[in-house]
Order: sequence, then C-alpha cells, then structure tokens
Amino acid sequence: MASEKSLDDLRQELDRIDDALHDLLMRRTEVVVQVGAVKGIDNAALLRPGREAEILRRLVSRHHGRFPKVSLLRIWREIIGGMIGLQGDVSVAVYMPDRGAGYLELARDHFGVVLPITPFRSAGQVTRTVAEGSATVGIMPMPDREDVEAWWISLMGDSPDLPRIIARLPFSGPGPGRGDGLEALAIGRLAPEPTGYDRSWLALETAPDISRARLRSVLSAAGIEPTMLAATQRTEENWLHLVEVSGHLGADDRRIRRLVELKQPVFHAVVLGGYPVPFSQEDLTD
Ligand SMILES: C=C(O[C@@H]1C=C(C(=O)O)C=C[C@H]1O)C(=O)O
Repeated sequence: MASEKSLDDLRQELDRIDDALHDLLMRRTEVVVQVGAVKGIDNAALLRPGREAEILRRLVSRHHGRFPKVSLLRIWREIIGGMIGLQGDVSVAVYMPDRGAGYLELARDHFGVVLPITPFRSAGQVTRTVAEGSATVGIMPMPDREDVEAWWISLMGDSPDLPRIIARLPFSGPGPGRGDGLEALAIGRLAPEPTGYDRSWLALETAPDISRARLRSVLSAAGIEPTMLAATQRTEENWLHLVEVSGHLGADDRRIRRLVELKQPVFHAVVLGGYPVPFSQEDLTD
C-alpha cells in the first residue's frame, strides 16, 4: 500500500520518474533534430503551428489526474519552443508600443525562453521585419483595436512571400502571465495548415457604403461563416474589410472564387491566413 512507503521510498520513486521523463525529453530532442534534417534548410518549414496545436490538443484530451492542464500546456509549449530553435534560426519580432504592453508576455509564454525576441514600437515595423525574413514570426495587435494602425492592409497582396496570419495568442487558454487578457495574432512567411478546428482571416475589397449586414449575407451566400468583422478602412473608391471566418480557407478555396465571381459587391478577396482555435478556459477546467 502506498501509505506504507516511507518518505525516502517515495522520494526515490520521484527521482526514478524524473530520470525517465528526462531520458524521454533527450530522446524527443534527437527525433526533432532528425525531423529538422528531413525537412531541410527552409526556415519557413521549421515552425508548424497546426502540427503543434494537434500535439497539444491530443495531450489535453488524454490527460487525467490532478496535474493542471494549464501546467501541462505550459510545459509542452516550452518543450516545443526549445526544440524549434534546434532545427534552425528562428526568431520572434514583437509589437511593443510601450513597456508592459503585454505582447512580450504572450510571446514568451508561447515560444518559451530560448527563442530570441525583439520588440518594435510599431506594428508596421514588425510586419516589415517578418516580410524581409529578419524574423520568423511577428506578434501583432488584434486588428479590431482602435489604437493600432491597419497593419493587415500590407498583407493584402497575392505574393506567396508575404507574411500570413498563423496563430492567435494566447493559444494555451487565458491565464495569469499571459498579457492580462490581451490577445494577439502571430504572422509568419508560411502557409497555415488545416487542423480540423480552425479560423481564417479574409480581407475584402468592396464598393463603398456596404453595410455589415449586406457583407454578412454575401459571405454566407458563398458558404463562408463570419465570426468577427474586425475592421473596415474607407476610401472614396473602395472599402477594405477584415473578417475572421469559421474553418480553414486555402488561398484558392472555391468559396473565395464564388465570392468574387459575383463581382458585386466584392471586387477582390485575399486569405490573410488562419489559425488553429486556441484553448478556452472551459477546455482547461476539469
Ligand atoms: C518536429 C517538428 O518541428 C517543429 C517542432 C515540433 C515539436 O517539437 O513537436 C512540432 C512542429 C514544428 O513546429 C515537426 O515539424 O514535426
């Protein structure tokens, strides 16, 4: 019976468990290095947010017992962050308009202690740094905030080299040390992959004066379900809209083609990326 074990016995058992965990961690590292070699030197492929989300969802779904799920996720984010850095040069550029803005915490919480993180004062500086390839990932303010520039417009081209939205942070659920309720989007020069539970961001160019209700009905006629109309930029000739939608949308998704085939009122539509839906508070409470 467990109660008959002495404190010494129990501590020895913990030491054996720690050794086993540590051995597995070192073995995992070797396998990740092999994966890195198979993937090749293309830095864009080092990071796979979709695959990472699948790993974390699988672990949370098999988890039982009293160890908190938030701690489980935090440990695995640290493991993944440490391992990504072994495959090649990966760095993070963070929007930090002023000290204590919270974005740095979101970045560290997600990418761990190893990856280099550089702060920038403006969102435009972050998108440029990622577009030039000087940073792998950029941490951006949510585009529905009134206090930030419309950084998403610079991602509206069709070039495959443009950064795409690849994650929404915090991924591991809301919690202390995670920017105090702040959210952010991550961008990178890689194509988001479907995970079965995703959202996407769509930028649309329309005629001026289109109402939100009309935009919603046009989207739903094309089979697209908006989850958030995040921002609108108005000029005399056209309006640009940023919409978050349900599910994964590839750049040439037939629903996008349908949307622009009608020509009215959407002239142009660009998928700015997408992300695996983060854990909610409910997912993580037992
Ligand atoms: C190991 C890989 O590379 C990265 C590291 C991962 C990990 O540590 O499990 C997962 C996805 C990638 O971001 C991979 O692509 O599978």
